[in-house]
Amino acid sequence: MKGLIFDIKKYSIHDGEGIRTTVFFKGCPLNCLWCHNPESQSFKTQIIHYSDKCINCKTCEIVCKKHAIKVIDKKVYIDNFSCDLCIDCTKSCPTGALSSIGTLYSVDEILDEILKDKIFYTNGGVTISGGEPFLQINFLMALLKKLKENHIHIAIDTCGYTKFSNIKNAAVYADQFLYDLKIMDPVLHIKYTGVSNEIILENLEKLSNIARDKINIRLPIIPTINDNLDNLSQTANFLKKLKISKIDILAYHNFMVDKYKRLNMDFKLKHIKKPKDEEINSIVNFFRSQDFTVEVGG
Ligand SMILES: C[S@@+](CC[C@H](N)C(=O)[O-])C[C@H]1O[C@@H](n2cnc3c(N)ncnc32)[C@H](O)[C@@H]1O
Ligand code: SF4
Ligand code: SF4
Ligand code: SF4
Repeated sequence: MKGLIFDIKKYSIHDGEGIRTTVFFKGCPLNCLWCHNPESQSFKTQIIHYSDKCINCKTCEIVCKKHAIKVIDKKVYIDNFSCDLCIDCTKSCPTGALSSIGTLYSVDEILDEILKDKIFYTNGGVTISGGEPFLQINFLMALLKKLKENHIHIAIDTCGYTKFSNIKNAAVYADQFLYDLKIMDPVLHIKYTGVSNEIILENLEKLSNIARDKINIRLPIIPTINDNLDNLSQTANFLKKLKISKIDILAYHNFMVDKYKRLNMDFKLKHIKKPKDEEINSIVNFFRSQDFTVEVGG
């Protein structure tokens, strides 16, 4: 069994407690308009092009057996219908302007990578993120078991959109869930993420009944979309009802805009600016004043 992974990031300090290795699973059932990992959304290998590295040599065109790639003025056009993702073009590119995203790994291959850094895991561990880890449930479960056998602290970074039985099974091994709440209104949730939040909220309630202490809620703050008092109050009330107290506030950033261009994906939130520090502070105070334990980042 193999899993489709798009990155393994070492020495991360933003994906849970301590120093961590984060394994990014490819594929996601949501497509949040602000997603900073657009390369994670498709459950397929993808070709990315860095035009600043392209020398217009057209080697990629020559090696492509399917005649699926064209280069015009250092811009690459791929006919997705003809392309079979053989990645010959990326291997032949002399400058690294073309590269592929998404590699198949066995559990043992990932474990080997992770164990190289075990010495750093005294306060940290491994975070499984993505994309959505629960989309590759069999691979996820096999990896969790191996990590536990090796006494590694495990965090799962999830949007919660999966069958509850998957979350319940993972909770046997996971030490921490970094569980996102994006928007409380179901209609707006569909508008901005592509799916309803009904299952996400139901799953959080069920998880709180079996593993409340393992839950850290993550609230990405996206100006004009979910930073209004109505959404924040609904979030606070829901969490109080479930007796969940730990919240990480993630301020929206747009470092990923160029990635959308390179992947030929449309970025629809160009008009949105990152929130000011004062706004984030007032959101932190809003939750702290209601006895939540709040961190920024996390
Ligand atoms: C890329 S997601 C992967 C895990 C899972 N799919 C989820 O959404 O929780 C990891 C975290 O990044 C956050 N995130 C995504 N795009 C962001 C952005 N533009 N600015 C700040 N945080 C962002 C998400 O809210 C989530 O907490
Ligand atoms: S991945 Fe293969 S088929 Fe697709 S454009 Fe590159 S060489 Fe051609
Ligand atoms: S092989 Fe690489 S450098 Fe040459 S045209 Fe294709 S993308 Fe550009
Ligand atoms: S759920 Fe996570 S990975 Fe999926 S699109 Fe949203 S932010 Fe990106």
